[in-house]
Amino acid sequence: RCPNTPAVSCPRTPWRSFDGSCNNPQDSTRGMANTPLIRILPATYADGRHQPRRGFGNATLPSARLLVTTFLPDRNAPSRSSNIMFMTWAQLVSHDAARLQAPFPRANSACCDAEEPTDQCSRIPVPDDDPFFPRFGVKCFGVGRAAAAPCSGTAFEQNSLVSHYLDASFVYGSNAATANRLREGRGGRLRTQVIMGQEFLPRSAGGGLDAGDGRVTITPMLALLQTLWLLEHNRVARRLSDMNVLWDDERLFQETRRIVIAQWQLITYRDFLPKLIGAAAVDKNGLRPSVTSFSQDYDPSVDASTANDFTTGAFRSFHSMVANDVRFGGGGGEMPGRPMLLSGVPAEAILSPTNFRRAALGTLFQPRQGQDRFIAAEITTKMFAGNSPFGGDLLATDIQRARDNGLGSYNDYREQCNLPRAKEWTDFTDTIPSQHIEALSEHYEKPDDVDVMVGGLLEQWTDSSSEPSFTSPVFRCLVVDQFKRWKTGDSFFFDRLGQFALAQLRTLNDTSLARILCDNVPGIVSVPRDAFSRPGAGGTQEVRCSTIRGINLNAWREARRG
Ligand code: HEM
Ligand SMILES: [Ca+2]
Repeated sequence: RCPNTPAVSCPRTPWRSFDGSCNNPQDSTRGMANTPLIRILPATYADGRHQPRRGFGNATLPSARLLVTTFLPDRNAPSRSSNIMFMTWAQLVSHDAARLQAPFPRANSACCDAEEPTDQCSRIPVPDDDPFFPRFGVKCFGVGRAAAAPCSGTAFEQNSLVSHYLDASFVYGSNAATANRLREGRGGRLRTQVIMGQEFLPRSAGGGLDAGDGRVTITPMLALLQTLWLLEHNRVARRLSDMNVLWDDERLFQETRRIVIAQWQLITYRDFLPKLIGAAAVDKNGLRPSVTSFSQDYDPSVDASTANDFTTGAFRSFHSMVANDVRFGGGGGEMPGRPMLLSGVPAEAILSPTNFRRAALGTLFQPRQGQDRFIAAEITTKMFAGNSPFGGDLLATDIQRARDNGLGSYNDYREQCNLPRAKEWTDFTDTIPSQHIEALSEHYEKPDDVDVMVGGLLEQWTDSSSEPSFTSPVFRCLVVDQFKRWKTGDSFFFDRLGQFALAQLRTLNDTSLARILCDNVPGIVSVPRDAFSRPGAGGTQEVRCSTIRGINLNAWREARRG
């Protein structure tokens, strides 16, 4: 544990804490909000303390923006069957597990003036011949660095502001104060606002939408998915309340929360993960949730904390799944409407029953982009542009953030992931096509210098079982490591003995994202059976809601608990 984190005293309750404390029997603050991200590889700060990573012989690394324009162009290369819902689910997983302190929203321009990086600032130079930004007079992006403090030796560590566990903290918040603000205080429910007879996320003090995670309104798609979980919570709470009239608000809330977290974990491991890394990798690493008997894989020595290498390195590579043009409607027989991405409409546009349904259809029927080196210009030129003709470059930020947080280089992660360390440029040919290797050697001094985001996204490989654009070997290995620790290091993971009765566990397996959509989206009558796929085009079938099974909540009738 970080020596800066004092132990907390743990109350005797059967429920998860909100901040993730008291999950591990030996270490009360492991995975807790406001504790450091752990590291798979040791930090690589240039000065061993906090200066961003530099190249061989202390060389300046290439501008992160130059790397984006050179290696990560925009090209429409959609996934064959996987949809925008899948992309948004991945984003929600990332929001459950980590949030750096301060880098969001857009960094301040004052950071551009400082030549040398400080503890607060670094900068990304924009080359004069950049194809987009010079016409707006942009010469540099200032990057506000993530708050950090020394924990292990002298190297700085970054905190996560949210609980590290996959515990739906984006619904309930990462501390008791947030949970209390979000709770209605009656019937175990969460607060809502009602618009045209439909419940939505409540208004926040600042006039936006309130949820367990502050990033809720980044896009309408994300606000949609956040709303869906809020509605599912209240739906389950009402059913439990009808069946168990003696349960008080706290009991109803916590039992419902446990069911909702179970659904979230179950769909993530059973349905989402095989699509992200391939069913073979899921099986090989024992990542299937156990649904007919209790799992035995909990290990208190495993640290489930989110790794910096994962959230700042590997998982951001899925920014590649973002598509430029996602629209309301555009499926299920509804004409495409207004755009849903950054330079489109604000998230609050989902706040009517019709728009809510159209946002759901939009995410279900439109394809996500592949995980490859092609990145939507919407996020490399117009990040948070609003009404301005230009915005930020998310991928340049990702590359810079990895250096700022002291992540290893691509070569370091190759070695970590059982690929040979490249000594010569040509040693990259096992994963990277040769034309890219040549370009890499023109921009970087040494193979050791290549950024993990750049090297990882340039990887190409063949995997007959999967889509052409599929998680690369190095990123996949880091994703597997994290999902394994989130499961085997979480003493409250839903498939463990003690979380549910066996009958409850078995009926939980009848949950699906398709059913949750059917139960909560106003006016929806049919959905893709596999809600992470587009119907047709090699994807899933569109089916009527009446044909989709759901959880039998009768298993939670008090008398039935053994
Ligand atoms: C839909 C459009 C998306 C937008 C606008 C967006 C935007 C952002 C922004 C602004 C940041 C903070 C960047 C920084 O300053 O360091 C971020 C971080 C991140 N994003 Fe996205 N993102 C999107 C989709 C996704 C998706 C699909 C994933 C899938 C895994 C994802 C995963 C992450 C991760 C892991 C982080 C790091 C979180 C942390 O450690 O604080 N994002 N994103
Ligand atoms: Ca969490």
